[in-house]
Amino acid sequence: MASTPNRSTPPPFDPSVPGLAARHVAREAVATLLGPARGLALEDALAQAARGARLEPGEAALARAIATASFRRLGFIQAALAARLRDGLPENRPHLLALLVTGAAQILDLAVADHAAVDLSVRLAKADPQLQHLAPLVNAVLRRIVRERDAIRAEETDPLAHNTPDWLARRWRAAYGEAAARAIAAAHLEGAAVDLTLARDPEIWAERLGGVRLDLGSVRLVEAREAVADLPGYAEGVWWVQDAAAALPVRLLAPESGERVADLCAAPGGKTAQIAAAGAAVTAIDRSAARLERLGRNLERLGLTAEVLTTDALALPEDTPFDAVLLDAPCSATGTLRRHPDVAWTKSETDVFRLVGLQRRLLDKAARLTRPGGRLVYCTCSLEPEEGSGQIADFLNRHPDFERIAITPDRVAGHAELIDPSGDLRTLPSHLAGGTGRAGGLDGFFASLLRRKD
Ligand SMILES: C[S@@+](CC[C@H](N)C(=O)[O-])C[C@H]1O[C@@H](n2cnc3c(N)ncnc32)[C@H](O)[C@@H]1O
Repeated sequence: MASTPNRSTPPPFDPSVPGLAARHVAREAVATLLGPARGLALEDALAQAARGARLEPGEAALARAIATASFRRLGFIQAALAARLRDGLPENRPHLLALLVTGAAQILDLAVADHAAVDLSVRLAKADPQLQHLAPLVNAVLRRIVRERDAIRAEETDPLAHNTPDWLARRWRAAYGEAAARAIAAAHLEGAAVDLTLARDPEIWAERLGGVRLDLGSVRLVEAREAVADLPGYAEGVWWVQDAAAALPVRLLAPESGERVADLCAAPGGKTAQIAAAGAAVTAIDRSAARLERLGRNLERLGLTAEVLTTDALALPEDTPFDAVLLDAPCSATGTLRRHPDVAWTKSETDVFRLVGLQRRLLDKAARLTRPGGRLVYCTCSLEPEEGSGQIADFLNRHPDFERIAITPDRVAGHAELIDPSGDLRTLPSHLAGGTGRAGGLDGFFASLLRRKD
């Protein structure tokens, strides 16, 4: 099939057809990420595609669900399509590929009616001047996926081979071994529950919200169906959404009332809120004004305060060092694939190497901002060793004035499996697998607790 020229405007669709707008937005967002704009996050691609589409909240949620399901099983879905297309997958035609992938994702993975998945995909093809001649092909392939669904699902036996890009599968095998790499890939297919951090009365609110109190401290909402903003306690500022693993770095930093704490990469503020809720005087720094606006709104809802600085953390003055410093560094985010499966397909090893350099400079800066005797926690939501244990090994070589405080199991509710051999926190998506499906799992976080010698 010939490639199509880049589009400057999205193809038209009829907004009066129920369900079509959600499919249009999902298809546009997936096409954007499969096309030249690979570096974009799915959230941003969805927001971009939804501009002008006037989606109701339910339609926006459906668009997100379709796009997320498309990336969660992208390798497997593409293989299933390729086996049913005479000429294989369309090359250099992201809109056609995205139409087929989003259609197949609905049929294989989502509880939507088959006829809606097929017919609305065909409608989108017909409305698109560049694809209308291929509408019969879209119809035939998606109907075949419906007919052969059970057989196709039975072929998905190896998530590491099917749904993990080679560069990540290779790295995880090397870092964690074959069995753990397989468990990580399998956990990604389960998705993630909504975890909450509570400012007060976790037992009472866990019950009121119908959630489970995790021994790590968070409350897990396994069955959350409505928008989080409609749940009890949101408006009152009792809790905020934060993966149970993401809440651990601040628990390790253990900020105390009256301490001066710097949160160097703070937005949108989940960890800032924890530090402020502990009674510490927190300075929240981030170079993104837009993300800091979200931090401001979040803190306001929670009734918490912080000094907020919009600046590059590398440019901060070093004259008044802090009692404790948190560096939640920008990273490849490969620990968050349960929620953001697009990351696996839009990032590359080059991103990892580029970020390692920035993390190193931020860590050196964080060290200079920590007072003698003070604590420094470095963390990332990455599974890549260079962004975690490798970064800390290099740091300790460069900084003999710092020492690691090894994390003991009692700091993580007895979960010794969350601690690596050096004494750092190393959570995996396959951890906490006691529950089935969304009841288990954690984001993949690394955290090291360091102390500046007196
Ligand atoms: C992993 S996110 C932080 C998440 C946040 N700590 C939380 O818990 O909600 C990384 C943040 O680092 C910020 N960032 C990246 N480079 C920075 C720099 N040089 N100085 C300050 N902030 C930076 C990004 O804007 C982004 O908001």
